[in-house]
This record gives sequence, structure tokens and C-alpha cells, in this order.
Amino acid sequence: MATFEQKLCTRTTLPQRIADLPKPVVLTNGVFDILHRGHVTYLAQARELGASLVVAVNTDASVKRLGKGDDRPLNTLADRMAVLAALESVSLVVEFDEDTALEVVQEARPDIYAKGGDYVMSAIPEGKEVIAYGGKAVAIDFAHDRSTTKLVAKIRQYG
Ligand SMILES: Nc1ncnc2c1ncn2[C@@H]1O[C@H](COP(=O)(O)OP(=O)(O)OP(=O)(O)O)[C@@H](O)[C@H]1O
Ligand SMILES: O=P(O)(O)O[C@@H]1O[C@H]([C@H](O)CO)[C@@H](O)[C@H](O)[C@@H]1O
Repeated sequence: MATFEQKLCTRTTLPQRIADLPKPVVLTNGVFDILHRGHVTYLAQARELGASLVVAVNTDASVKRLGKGDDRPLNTLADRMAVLAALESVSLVVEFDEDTALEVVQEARPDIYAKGGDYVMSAIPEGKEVIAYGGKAVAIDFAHDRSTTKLVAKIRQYG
């Protein structure tokens, strides 16, 4: 097993694994189906908001309920988590099967919660929760106009 896979974490061990991380801890969540320059730039920026970055990843069943498309996710949860774990900016990777990462935020109680600029923190359950307990919720503006959906369309057009 590659060393980076030691960053893979279960929900039950998440609180203890987080307790062992350098503080402040940043948490984000997402699907991260086909990783692109927007994702890795945003994850590096999220990591720079604190001293550690935890990424919560939607299970395949959770993605199906998000309505991104019947063909999504293209990459399995295991593959999406491994690719994220390989990033230098990422400290821990955990899965979640719920519709939102609210419960993960409640279990992890990160000091900082981050999403890309396509979200408004006061409008999403995770952001509201972190703000309610006195943490910071940060929406990071896109530095690169990329999306998995656009990449999939491009591949299908030239495939
Ligand atoms: N171009 C981008 N720049 C910065 N952050 C991004 C960008 N695209 C997505 N993000 C952020 O990355 C996280 C994962 O998003 P997601 O996996 O939905 O990416 P996506 O490329 O938009 O996928 P899809 O096209 O399937 O919706 C979210 O927090 C989102 O805000
Ligand atoms: O990769 P996405 O689509 O940006 O990630 C989603 O984020 C949602 C957000 O946290 C608002 O709740 C979340 O609900 C959803 O489960 C995906 O993680």
C-alpha cells in the first residue's frame, strides 16, 4: 500500500485522528470525481487557512442522490479518496454517506470549514453549524474555471 493511503480514515476513528493533527484544523467536503486544477488549487488554499486539512468525500450512493447525472460518479469512492490522499495539502480523507457533510462537521468540529466560491457559507448546513459554534467558514474564490462536468463533456465530444 502507498504511504499516502495512511491518510485514509474511517468515521469512527475520525475524532481521534483529528485530535492528533496540528491545529487549527480545516475541513472541506465534496465529490472530487475527476480531480482538476481548480480542485487542487482550492485544496492547497484551504490547507493554508490552517495547519491541517481534512477532506470528507461523498460515497457513490450519496453522489447518486446529488443529481449530478446518472453516470456519476465516474470514479469510485475508493479511487476518489486515494487520489485526494496523494495530495501534499491533504492530511486526512474520510467518507460520508449522508446528503450533506453536516454530521461530519458535528463529529469533527473543525476550527475552519471551507468550500469553493460556488457556495455561500451562511446558506449551507455545514457553514451554519461551524458559524454557530464559533468556527470560521470560508468560501474560496475560484482561481481556475474548471469543473468535472466540463471535462466529461469535453471527453465525450472528442471521445
Ligand atoms: N474550479 C474550481 N476552483 C476551485 N474550487 C472548485 C472548483 N470546482 C469545484 N471546486 C470546489 O471543489 C469541491 C468539490 O467540488 P466538485 O467535486 O463538485 O467539483 P466540480 O468540478 O464542480 O464537479 P461537478 O462538475 O461534477 O459538479 C467543492 O468544494 C467546490 O466548491
Ligand atoms: O463536490 P460538491 O458538489 O461541491 O460537494 C457537495 O457539497 C455540498 C455542500 O457541502 C452543501 O451542503 C454537500 O451537501 C454535498 O453532499 C457535496 O459534498
